[in-house]
Amino acid sequence: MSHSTYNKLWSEAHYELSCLLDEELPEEPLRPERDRVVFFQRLATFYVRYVQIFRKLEEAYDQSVHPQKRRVIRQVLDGVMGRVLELKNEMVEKEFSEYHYMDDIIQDLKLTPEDLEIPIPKYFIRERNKVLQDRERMFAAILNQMDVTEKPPVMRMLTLERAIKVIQVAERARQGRLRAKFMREIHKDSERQRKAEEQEEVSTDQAAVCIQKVWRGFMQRKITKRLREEEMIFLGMAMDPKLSYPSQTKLDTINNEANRRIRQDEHEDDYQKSIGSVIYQLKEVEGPEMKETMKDQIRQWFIECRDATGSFPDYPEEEDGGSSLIFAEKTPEELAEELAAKEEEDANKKPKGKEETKEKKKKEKVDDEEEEPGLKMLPSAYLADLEREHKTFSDIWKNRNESKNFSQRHDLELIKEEKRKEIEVEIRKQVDELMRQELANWKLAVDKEKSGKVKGAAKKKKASKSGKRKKKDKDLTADRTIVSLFEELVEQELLKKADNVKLKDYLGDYSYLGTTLRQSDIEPMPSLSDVRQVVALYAVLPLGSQAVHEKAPLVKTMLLVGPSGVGKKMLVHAICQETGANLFDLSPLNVAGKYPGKSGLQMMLHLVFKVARLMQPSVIWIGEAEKMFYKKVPKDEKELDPKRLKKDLPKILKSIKGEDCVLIVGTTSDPHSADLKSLCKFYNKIILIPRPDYASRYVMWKELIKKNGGEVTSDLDLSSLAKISDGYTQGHMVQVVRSILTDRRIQQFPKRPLTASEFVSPLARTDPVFQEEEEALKNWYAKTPLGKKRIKAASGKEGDEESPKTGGKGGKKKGKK
Ligand SMILES: Nc1ncnc2c1ncn2[C@@H]1O[C@H](COP(=O)(O)OP(=O)(O)OP(=O)(O)O)[C@@H](O)[C@H]1O
Repeated sequence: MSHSTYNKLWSEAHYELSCLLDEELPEEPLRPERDRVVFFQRLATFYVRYVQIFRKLEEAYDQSVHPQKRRVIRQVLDGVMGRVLELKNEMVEKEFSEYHYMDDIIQDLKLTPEDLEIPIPKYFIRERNKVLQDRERMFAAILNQMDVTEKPPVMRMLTLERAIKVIQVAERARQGRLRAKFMREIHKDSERQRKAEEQEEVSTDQAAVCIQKVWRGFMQRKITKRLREEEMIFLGMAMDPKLSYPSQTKLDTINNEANRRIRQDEHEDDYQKSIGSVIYQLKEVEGPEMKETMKDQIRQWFIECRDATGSFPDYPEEEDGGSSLIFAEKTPEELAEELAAKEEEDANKKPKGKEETKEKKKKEKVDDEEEEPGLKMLPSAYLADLEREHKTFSDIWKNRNESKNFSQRHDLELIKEEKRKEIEVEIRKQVDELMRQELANWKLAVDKEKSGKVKGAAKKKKASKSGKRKKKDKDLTADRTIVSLFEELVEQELLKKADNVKLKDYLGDYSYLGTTLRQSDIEPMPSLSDVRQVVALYAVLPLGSQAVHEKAPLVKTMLLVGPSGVGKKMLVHAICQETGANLFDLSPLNVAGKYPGKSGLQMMLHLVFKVARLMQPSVIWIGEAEKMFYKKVPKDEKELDPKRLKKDLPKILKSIKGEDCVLIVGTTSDPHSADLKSLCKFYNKIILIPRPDYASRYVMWKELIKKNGGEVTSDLDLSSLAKISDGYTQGHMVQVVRSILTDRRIQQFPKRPLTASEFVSPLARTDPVFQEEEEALKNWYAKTPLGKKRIKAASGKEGDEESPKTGGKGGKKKGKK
């Protein structure tokens, strides 16, 4: 596609954003909403609309080649991602559920379920390509070294009896095969003889009729089948086989997209070079003149001030903006007054501050009394930024004439404008230093005054503070390089290579009946597509973008709970692959016996978290998370000491801050054996993953069969297969498909297409997830903090139309009415 397509996409996104911002930040603040349903509907609509903008901006950012535009788009993109996360967080808090159903909204907005998918920005990986490649190389080298040094020769000892048995088995099999071969030949001989005898009795005509009958039947069946298939294609009930391969147009598009990405890099290089030359040019050509003009202006100001007030002014402090304060279009008197007022304010700061806070408190009290009951949106950390960025778009880019910029290269004038400001600030600092001195000299010479030395003292204070803070963190491995720490962790198998799976490989269809079920008071089970969205929101977006991680609601720990085989591990690996994160494995069984003792444990955690922070983003995976919080450690596991990390990990967790892109992900299929309170305290997000529903099973079977070399033909009744496999998890399905689709079976496909009945016996041999197990997991979830809140809200539904805090008041008012 062309440049204009992506420009259009960008403009559309901004148009939609401006509408949303108008609604989110109206001139008169919105009144609190009394109706919980209406409030949630508003939230969800905002969420869906922001997701649409997100999708557009992501595409525009991925494909635009103009370096300056890309920078602007990137800022808005990060802002929109953050706002999406904020809205999701708000929905969770208002609906007390991690999953939300929006089928009614997408219907209203005329969207499809695909439009609700959270896109994973490609820049997460693309812009860290070099780092990731280096890391890959490092991994390969360490693993190679380990292979060479570690592999001891495998020695298998055979006992005499066992050896005799092996030989006997082989010999008997050989004899059996030989005998079967003889028997087959004897059988074939007798058959041949019998046919020869029969043939003598048949006339040529009869033989011809017989052959014709078989042949015509065969031909007609073939034609009928073809006609039936054609009709199905015509009716749109079957896919044209030609369309199952990507069309040429699609291949061209993919090619084009890749080319555009290459061009992005070229334009970016060019842009960087131009920045260098512009800075040089500005400094060399405009810099000296700028300096002189500034000096003259400041001197002029000294004199004007002295004429007006009788004394030289105080030079504005660096923190206040230095001399730039002088040029903020004010008269000297005004400025002197301002400075005097400021001094006075400083002097009266303490008592005044107290008064102010008192006043504030009073105000708040009055507000509280007057405040209307109802639900209000939480304050946002992104809206102001989004508004500013939208303004930048409207002022600079929206109506820019680009008719001469066919190739979409950078705009030199814009670089100059931007850099001129930066250089001015730089030069101003130098000039301020000089002029401050000059002013002191003038004062000394004319007013006989000595200059103060307050500033230095203030600086010293600050420095001592930061020094104290630094002392607090003790680095146990200060003398080692990060590469050697990385090596050690790989050797100890605490740092692993993530499997090559992406989030889109986590198959699963949309849940189409969510809101309908909720309206009839049935709690729907989330679909796998909901799980995918939640993981993208809580894990992938914050880990992929530092800007989002710093300001969006922070998720430090996440627990994936679900029956065995629902893809919990797969999701952990997908998170790492999508964000290029390191995968640390702190599963109780993996750390057992490593780094023994208390100091060893401390060292291990120090190593893991140090490398995780320095090489962020990082995912710290804790498999079988229940073991860490066992109510009672089973006898056979006592030796492994599964509760080893229980005390120290929560402590270290506190030190993870917004700027550290580190996420702890636990997975468990047996949360009952853990102490609920401590488990819930440690994991601040608990995601329940259900077994797949019918729609997801349908998609899973289809894709799994194709992926393993099978073919889905009309002979394979996928719908029945999906129906009878109710209760089986994705793990079971993968096993079954692999057991059926052997090389031999794949070769037989042309003659014997795959049928659903073949799947029955392998499925019957495995145990599904029984209803009781699923119920037990649901009941367990109901005891978690969010689950409890939801039940509480549901039970007090009628009286809880307003927010829980103000519910009582609202109820009274209602009653009066
Ligand atoms: N939605 C899905 N789409 C495609 N494949 C899936 C999906 N979910 C799971 N799988 C596959 O199912 C298999 C089992 O998944 P995985 O090992 O991640 O499950 P698990 O929940 O971690 O199991 P356990 O609790 O036993 O450790 C894997 O091969 C994985 O690739």
